[in-house]
Amino acid sequence: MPREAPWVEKYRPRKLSEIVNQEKAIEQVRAWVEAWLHGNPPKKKALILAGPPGSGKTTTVYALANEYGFEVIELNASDERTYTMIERYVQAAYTMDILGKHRKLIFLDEADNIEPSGAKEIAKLIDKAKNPIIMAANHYWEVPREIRDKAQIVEYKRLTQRDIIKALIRILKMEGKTVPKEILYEIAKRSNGDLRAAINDLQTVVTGGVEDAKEVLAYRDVEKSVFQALAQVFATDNAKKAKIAVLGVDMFPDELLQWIDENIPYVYYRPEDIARAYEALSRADIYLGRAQRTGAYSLWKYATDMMTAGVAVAGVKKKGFVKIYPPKTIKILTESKEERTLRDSVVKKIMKEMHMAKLEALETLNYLKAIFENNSEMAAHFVVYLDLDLKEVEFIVGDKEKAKTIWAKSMNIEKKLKKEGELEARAREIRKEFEEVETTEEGEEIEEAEETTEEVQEETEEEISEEELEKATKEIEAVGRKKEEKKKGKQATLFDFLKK
Ligand SMILES: Nc1ncnc2c1ncn2[C@@H]1O[C@H](COP(=O)(O)OP(=O)(O)OP(=O)(O)O)[C@@H](O)[C@H]1O
Repeated sequence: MPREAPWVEKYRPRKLSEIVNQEKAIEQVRAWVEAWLHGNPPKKKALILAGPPGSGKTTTVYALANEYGFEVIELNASDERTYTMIERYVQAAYTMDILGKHRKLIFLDEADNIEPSGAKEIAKLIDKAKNPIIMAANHYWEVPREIRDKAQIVEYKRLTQRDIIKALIRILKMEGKTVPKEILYEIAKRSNGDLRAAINDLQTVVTGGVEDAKEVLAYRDVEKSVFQALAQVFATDNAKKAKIAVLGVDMFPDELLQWIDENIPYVYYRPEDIARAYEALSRADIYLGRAQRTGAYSLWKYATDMMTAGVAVAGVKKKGFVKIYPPKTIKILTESKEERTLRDSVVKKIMKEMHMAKLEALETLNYLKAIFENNSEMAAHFVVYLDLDLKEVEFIVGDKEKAKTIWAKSMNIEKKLKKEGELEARAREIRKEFEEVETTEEGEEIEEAEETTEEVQEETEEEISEEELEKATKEIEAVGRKKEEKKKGKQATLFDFLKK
């Protein structure tokens, strides 16, 4: 199933004027960059955008580049290669400038993660810079002193709940969707001023079905730490940072492995990098298996290192914000509304027809899935037995073509059963009538009728053709009609007698 583009990217403002409630900051950034463009570099050649997550710092840099025609060279402070890269671009920027190409703007994210050992180097590079260097940090005071001294600070405010709600409503309008007011408020409250988190929640709620919004939000709350931790693992190329990122996650390593497994293809795009990441993951899996078999749980540490550090350094990652998806196996809540409704109705039918409790029924559903995928004959019998409709069959088997085959078979079974049922009912009626009407000479014919019914039933268990069924039905009906006439005849006599 193709996933929809993350709304945080889709609705990232392209113009500075679209950035909400950071007017003062934007004004300072504009003035600073215009000084560069007027051939008059500002005294402080670097800028530090400081403020809480999801308040618009990265957005500012890209909107700025868009409006003023810069090419952004984005570097991450936690990447050890950053220093050499900055050096290269600081030099290259000058050359490119002379050639009249796009000016380069160096964007250094997570400036509060710069190692003290590298800070001096970067400070020197700022002195030599021929092009703007913009840094972003959540905690201004954690940016190394040497760098702070060379940079102008621009403060970003934490967005208010009102700002967040306004931004969410704008997105809903563009998507043509609505969400109950109380859900919007709930999302805004939880976001704590982080518009990125709020937009992600909104997207989950809207695509997951509004009725379950509370549940979805609760779920996200529980899993919050794993979403955050994995975003960090996938944002860094630094082995140590990747390992540290998952320390606070309350999850067994095998479950964590599933999460990482699910997200690798969204983080890496080059096949060789994806392969390398999966290679690290499979080594982690080997350690986990060994720990499980031998009880040597100290191996968990190696497994976790492999799946975090090993995966983080596997190659070149996609640019921009990484959205983390829960693994499919534990993704019930992120299924579509329709899928959930179908699951519920199938489970209810299993509970009713097979007299099971919900948990048991859920387990049975898994068996049914296996049966439906592999044995359409048996599946068809279940369809009739549980009285499933075509949509439910499609949901169980997960394949439209297979569902059609099973459905066709189930219709045949249904037809046969209907005929059998009619025959049986008819035979029952006849039997009853004969019990009511005292008879001696008709006994044979009752037996005759019963035999015919039994024959038909026996045959039905084998294979019988439509014509044979038709013939047998007619026979029985004929016998029935005969009895009817006799019965009527007898009543008439009685009636006549009474009349007399
Ligand atoms: N002030 C804002 N106005 C409009 N949209 C915003 C604003 N702040 C954040 N956003 C939205 O939230 C998303 C994340 O914002 P952004 O990447 O700019 O955050 P940030 O401040 O750089 O956070 P971090 O420190 O976590 O990197 C953006 O895609 C954008 O859609």
